Amino acid sequence: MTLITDIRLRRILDSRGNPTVEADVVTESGGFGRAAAPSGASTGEYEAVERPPGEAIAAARERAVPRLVGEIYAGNQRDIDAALHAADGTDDFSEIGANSAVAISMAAAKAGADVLGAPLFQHLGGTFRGENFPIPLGNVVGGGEHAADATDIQEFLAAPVGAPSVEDAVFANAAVHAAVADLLEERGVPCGKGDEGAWAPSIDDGEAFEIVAEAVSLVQDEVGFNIGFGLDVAGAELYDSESETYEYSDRSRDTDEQIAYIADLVEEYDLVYVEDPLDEDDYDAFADLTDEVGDQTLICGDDLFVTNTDRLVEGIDRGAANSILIKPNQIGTLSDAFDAIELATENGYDSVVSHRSGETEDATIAHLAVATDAPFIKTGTVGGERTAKLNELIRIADDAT
Ligand SMILES: C=C(OP(=O)(O)O)C(=O)O
Ligand SMILES: [Mg+2]
Repeated sequence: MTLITDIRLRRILDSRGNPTVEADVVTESGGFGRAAAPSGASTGEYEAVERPPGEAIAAARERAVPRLVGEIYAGNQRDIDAALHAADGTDDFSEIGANSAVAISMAAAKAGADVLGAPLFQHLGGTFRGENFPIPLGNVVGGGEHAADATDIQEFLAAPVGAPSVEDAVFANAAVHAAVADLLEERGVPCGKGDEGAWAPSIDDGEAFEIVAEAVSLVQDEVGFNIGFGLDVAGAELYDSESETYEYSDRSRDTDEQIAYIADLVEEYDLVYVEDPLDEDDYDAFADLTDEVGDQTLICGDDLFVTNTDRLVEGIDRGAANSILIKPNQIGTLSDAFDAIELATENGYDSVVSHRSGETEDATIAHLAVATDAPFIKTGTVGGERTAKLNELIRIADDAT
């Protein structure tokens, strides 16, 4: 029934207006799945390779499609993903492109679910998955690689850790986003939005901390549950490997100063989440910071781990971080993303399933987070390509997918 009978690949637009790969997978009994690859801007050095979409599509048509069509069953995700690896033949999907690979991998999962008549999260997670829903981390102010002339720190995130439901959490993040806009207006700061829909004002990090802390506290009082505050520092983007310093607009920090700075921020703002506080090559510094504040907050590796189990094993061995960001396109297939989440969970690391700064309406990550019982999902706050995932989470909670 789930034998794959057709795969179509095309270029579509992503949220930045760039082309990306979309895949359609069809099965013998008419099952259908469609998925699109997202794309990063502050990409990790060790991510699987995204090829220009036209090239990725041509290579996948030549190398991957013949290994899948008429050969593999869409209900068997491991077989699909193994065939994608075999078709590519490299360690980093540099032949068919991680963008083609992830689009096919996700579309095949959806086709498999369609044949079974099950929602995607059920197909991926099975009947014994947990009952929990991920807490959405919502980017409300941002800069770095996602917006010019804004904050040095890439993302200031609302984290509604006390929300009684996923719906309450999603609306709380939107309320924080709106409160930030009011506070910016009161201060006479004009601003537009960055790539992920967060406000991108031309203010320094200190002022952003003040504003987001106030917005979080205002909304917390309104909704009556705890809303935490988190960051994606995107440390690798600030790090200058020649001078071995983190370069902020107003000063430089060496690694020890960066660790002390982040530890102070964790104290001062009671941060519940800090992603990539340090450079992607510096496991030791990650371990030092985790040692210092890892019992108070999540120290999450994004560029550090790139959803890669080899890098995660190294992190676990060295005590670097206590949480991992999961971006399926960083590693190229759903099976690889699942393996990273499983390894993380076995070792007490929290998984945070994440969008990319360049996105589409594809909502696969909402299903992935629910299927794997991931405690967090990071997928923005407003904007169609972000609300596609948030609204899908609300539908999943309402049994309406
Ligand atoms: C979502 C992120 O940005 P990008 O997709 O640009 O890597 C991130 O760094 O966590
Ligand atoms: Mg990140």
